[in-house]
Amino acid sequence: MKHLHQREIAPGYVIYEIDHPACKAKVARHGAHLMEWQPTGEDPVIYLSPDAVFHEGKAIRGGIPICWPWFGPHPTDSSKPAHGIARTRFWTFDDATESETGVRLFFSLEDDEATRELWPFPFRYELEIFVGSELEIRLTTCNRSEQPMPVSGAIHAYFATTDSRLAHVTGLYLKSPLHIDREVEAFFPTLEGAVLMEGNREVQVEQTGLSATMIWNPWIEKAASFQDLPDEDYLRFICIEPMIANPDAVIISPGGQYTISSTVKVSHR
Ligand SMILES: O=P(O)(O)OC[C@H]1O[C@@H](O)[C@H](O)[C@@H](O)[C@@H]1O
Repeated sequence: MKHLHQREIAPGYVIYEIDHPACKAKVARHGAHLMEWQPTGEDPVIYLSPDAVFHEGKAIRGGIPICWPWFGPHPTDSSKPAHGIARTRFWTFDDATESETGVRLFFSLEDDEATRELWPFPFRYELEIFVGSELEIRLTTCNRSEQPMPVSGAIHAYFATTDSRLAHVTGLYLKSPLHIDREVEAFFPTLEGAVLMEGNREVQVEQTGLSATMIWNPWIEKAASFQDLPDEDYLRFICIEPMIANPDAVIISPGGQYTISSTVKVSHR
C-alpha cells in the first residue's frame, strides 16, 4: 500500500495513517475510530482532544466514535457503558484498498463472552471508512441470533471549529440556525442532513439509515469536568451526530442486517 501505513503508537496499539494526494487521516483499531481527517488544502475537519486516552475499554475523546448498539446511557441498565460497546473495543482490521480518489479501510467486530454480558446477541459489525476529499463511514450490523435485535446509536463526529461560538448549524428544521452560546444537547429529526458553518467554510453531514441528528457541545462547566478534554476546548468543536435514539431503535430480524452511513463534504461559500 502506497498511501496507508500501520504504526504502533504504544505496545499493541495500532493506528493506520493515510497520506494520500486527496487527504491525510488517521484511524485507530480501537473502536475502528477515525481520529483525524484533513482534505488537502483544508484545515482539519475533525477535532481530536490533545488529552485523549488511548487504551482499550476507554473511548477516545474526539474523532468519530461509533456509538452502537445503544445511544448514551443504556435504556434499562445504567451500569452498562454509555454509548454502547463498539467504541471501546479493538476491532479487526480486515482489508484496505486505495485509488486515485482516496483510501478505503474495512474493519469488523464480532461478539464474544464480554460483549454478550453487555448485549445478549451474537453479531457481526462491518465498518467501512473511506477517506479522500470526502469522508464516508458505513456500518452494517448482522444479526447472527435467533431473536429480533434492536439497534440504536450514532456516528458521533466531533467537527473542528476555530471558535464554536462563531459557528452555527443549519438543516435542522429550526426557524433559524443553531448557535452555540450555552451547553447544547438536543436532537432533531433530519431528512437531508445538517451543515456546520464557520467563516466561509461549510461542512455538510449527510446520513442514511439514521433517523435524527444530535448536536452537542459541553460548554464551560461540563468541558471542565472531562479529564480527557482541555477546559477551553469546548471552543474547538461541535458534535454533529447522525443517530437513532433508543426509543426509535431499528429491529433487525434473525439472520438479517442493517446499514447506516454518513458522508461528510467540505465546501466554501
Ligand atoms: O463522554 P461520552 O460518554 O463520550 O459522551 C459525550 C456526550 O455524547 C453526547 O452524544 C451526549 O448527548 C452527551 O450527553 C455526552 O456527554
